Amino acid sequence: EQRGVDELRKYYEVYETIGSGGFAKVKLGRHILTGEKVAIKIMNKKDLGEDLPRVKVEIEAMKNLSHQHVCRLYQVIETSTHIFMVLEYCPGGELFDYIVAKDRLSEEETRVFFRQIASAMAYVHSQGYAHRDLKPENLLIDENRNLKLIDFGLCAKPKGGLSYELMTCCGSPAYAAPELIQGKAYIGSEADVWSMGVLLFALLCGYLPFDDENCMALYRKIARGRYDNPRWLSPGSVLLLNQMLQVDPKRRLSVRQLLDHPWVMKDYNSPVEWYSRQPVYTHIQKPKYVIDECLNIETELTLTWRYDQTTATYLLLLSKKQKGKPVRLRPEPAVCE
Ligand SMILES: O=C(Nc1ccc2c(c1)CCNCC2)c1ccc(-c2cn[nH]c2)cc1OCc1ccccc1
Repeated sequence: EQRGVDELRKYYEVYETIGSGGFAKVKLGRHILTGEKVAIKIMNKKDLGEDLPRVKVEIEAMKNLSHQHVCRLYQVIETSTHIFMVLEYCPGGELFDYIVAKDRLSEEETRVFFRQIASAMAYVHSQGYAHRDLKPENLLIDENRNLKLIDFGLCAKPKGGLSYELMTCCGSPAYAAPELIQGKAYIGSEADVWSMGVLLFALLCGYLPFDDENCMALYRKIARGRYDNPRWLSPGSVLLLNQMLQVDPKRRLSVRQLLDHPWVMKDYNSPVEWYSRQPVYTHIQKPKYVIDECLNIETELTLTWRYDQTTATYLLLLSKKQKGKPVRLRPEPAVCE
């Protein structure tokens, strides 16, 4: 790990570990050049074992996803023993813990979050990916209380496009669609809509629509698709949940239909904006790229994103600029020509 940490310390101050999940630990960090805070996910390849391909899938997916509600990957450092992912800082932690802390959310607060989830999912699907593991643990809250989607380790990008059927049964059972747990061929985007329905129920109710400590009993409940609506749900919420938690995927709402659904539009009177607000220049055009009067990053036409220090510096500067912070590199440049 030391060689990787030495490489890391060239560009980042590395602070305390803030979380350690299955096969990764997350440390806080700060990008020295820009002063921006980051999260650093550290994985030991030995501990990953057969999960290593899943990390590669996640890294490749995140390199292609750039959206205001998808957690941003800035840099990847790989040594013979470890993989380090430098990620967008989300100090609000997991949506899961937020719901637990508040027991359940009001319809109004749920709507704010749900519109962001719909925005993220519409974008992810538009890029040809199905997430397949949507749950409150995989939605983080950033410093402006915006949701950021994480964990693309189980995502799929069918060769023939999202209309192609998938076979792998994966994700967390409680959020998994009936067709997925029954081992049928399924459409990734349709299964994601079911998971969004379970997530919407969890936000509004504070517990899961289908739950049982016995796995087979849980599967039966999901396949049957019956659940009780608690009395505090509005008729609009009950209807939307019913349209998303349809056992027959062909009767289920699509993400597109969600974007201007009456329940989603209530109080906003406008459909969900799902386009990315972060332009991704896969191949930066030739002319000079001025981020700020003091900084020109000369780019070649064939610059490809290596997710190295240059990528991280560029993306973190862009993020600072978008937050309206002064864009300066440290140490302060002596003079700006
Ligand atoms: O920035 C991240 N987390 C994070 C940062 C600061 C703080 C907290 C949390 C909450 C705990 N109190 C200290 C404040 C953060 C960013 C990206 C990813 C990430 C992106 N793909 N995969 C993982 C994971 C992250 O974390 C996981 C976590 C750690 C402790 C608890 C809750 C969540």
